[in-house]
Amino acid sequence: MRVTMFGTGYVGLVTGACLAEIGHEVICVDVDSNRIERLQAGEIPLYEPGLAPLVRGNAAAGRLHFTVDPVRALEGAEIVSIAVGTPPNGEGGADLSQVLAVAETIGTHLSAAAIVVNKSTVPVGTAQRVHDTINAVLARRDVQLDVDVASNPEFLKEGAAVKDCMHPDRIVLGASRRTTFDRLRKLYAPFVRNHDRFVEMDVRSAELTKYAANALLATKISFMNEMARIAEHVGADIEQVRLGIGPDPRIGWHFIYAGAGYGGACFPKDVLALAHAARDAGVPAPLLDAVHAVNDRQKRHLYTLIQRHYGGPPAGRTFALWGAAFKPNTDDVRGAPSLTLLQQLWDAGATVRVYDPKALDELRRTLGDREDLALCDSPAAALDGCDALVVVTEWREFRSPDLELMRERIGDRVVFDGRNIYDPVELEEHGIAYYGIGRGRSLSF
Ligand SMILES: NC(=O)C1=CN([C@@H]2O[C@H](COP(=O)(O)OP(=O)(O)OC[C@H]3O[C@@H](n4cnc5c(N)ncnc54)[C@H](O)[C@@H]3O)[C@@H](O)[C@H]2O)C=CC1
Ligand SMILES: O=C(O)[C@H]1O[C@H](OP(=O)(O)OP(=O)(O)OC[C@H]2O[C@@H](n3ccc(=O)[nH]c3=O)[C@H](O)[C@@H]2O)[C@H](O)[C@@H](O)[C@@H]1O
Repeated sequence: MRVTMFGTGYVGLVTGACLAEIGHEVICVDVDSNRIERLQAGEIPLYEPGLAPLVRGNAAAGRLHFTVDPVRALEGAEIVSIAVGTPPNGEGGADLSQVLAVAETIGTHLSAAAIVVNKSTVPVGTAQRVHDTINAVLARRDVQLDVDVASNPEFLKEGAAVKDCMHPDRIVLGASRRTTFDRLRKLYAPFVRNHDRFVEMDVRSAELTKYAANALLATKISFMNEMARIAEHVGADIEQVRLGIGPDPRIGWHFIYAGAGYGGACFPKDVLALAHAARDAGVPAPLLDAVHAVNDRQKRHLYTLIQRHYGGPPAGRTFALWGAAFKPNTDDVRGAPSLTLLQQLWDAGATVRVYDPKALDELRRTLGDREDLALCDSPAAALDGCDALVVVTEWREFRSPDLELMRERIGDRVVFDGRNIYDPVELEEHGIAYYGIGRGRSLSF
């Protein structure tokens, strides 16, 4: 099929490349001309495992194209996908300006019937607004085209986006016409050859499904972070609690890791947007508000532990930070707990030396060059001249550290483990003080 993909971010670029890989002809369009030029030159503007060979291979095979020209992008389009940003609008709601701008563009340049599929995370009713916008522009052009607008929320995770797209655990389709369901099933069929993973529903339910999924996952994390707080204060270890509850299939092993708080471009904004939409509809959402508030506090918790250890603000000290990305296997620092901690350390008058395998460029782009920030090219280099180590992201390469080296290099011999990847006893046996999240057994409060 001939697919037009609006947006070449994590969702648009990955989905576009995966659709090309299964044989569709895909043209990706973005308003960011620099990004498109880089893609045309075979440069991948974001880090995602497996993405670079997929993009380059399909571009070379002539199935994947990039353009800033919407006229070219929409020529002959059978499926038009929308995968542009829906950032917070300042009041907690979703800013739909990018989505509605795409709808205007589609209405302006579409020349034949097509199915428009929204993949961006949007409040209930947005597909209808997209439809209304396209129809209004078509009417202004005095053109009549059969355009159906469907919802197809995306559930991929950064760091595993290609795998998630190629092997989805479900594909949610929200539409009102049988023909639209059938076309979309055909589009995605090669991803789900062995199992029928399609879930068909009405458009509004599909839109809400996306928020429900993210909000439930965020709720699990905030719940565990709250348990971790309790564990810290009653002398229990959240890691042992996790092992004790995970085997119950009603609870499950996923998303029960306490840590430095959830970050990223999605959970924080989506929990807020859903709560905002609920309030707009006259429905109080105290649980969602609490999930957000717990996370907000959790992002500041590492600093609380640091202050507790030093008996006050750590002015004049130097911290090594291992990890800046909001999670491993991505270069994305949007909403990352590392950003909150960096600001707190700087406000206290501390200096920071950061190492991250993939996210240093994004960190520099986000924060600019500063005297109190050193970007280091290895975990050991970050430890040079530091007083304490803080682990913020659980990259694999941090998991088996040389404890002797740690003891020698970390001036105050203290580690703050924001992802609970170390064994407190082992560190303490090496003469290193250990603070984790919810690890009350290794702390006395
Ligand atoms: N990042 C993720 O892992 C996931 C994101 N989502 C949702 O998907 C949507 C997109 O997210 P990301 O890919 O992370 O966004 P992103 O911010 O990485 O990329 C969005 C892209 O859209 C482009 N764009 C903006 N306006 C445009 C226009 N009028 N025409 C063409 N391109 C335009 C931007 O220049 C940018 O390159 C959001 O609603 C997000 O909540 C859903 C599932 C996973
Ligand atoms: O809508 C989206 O954008 C996506 O949001 C999340 O994906 P993502 O944000 O890429 O990453 P996650 O693996 O969900 O992690 C989010 C945050 O939660 C934190 N987390 C995750 C799991 C856990 O047990 N504990 C925990 O603190 C991670 O460190 C990270 O900061 C969802 O997992 C995807 O299904 C969804 O499509």
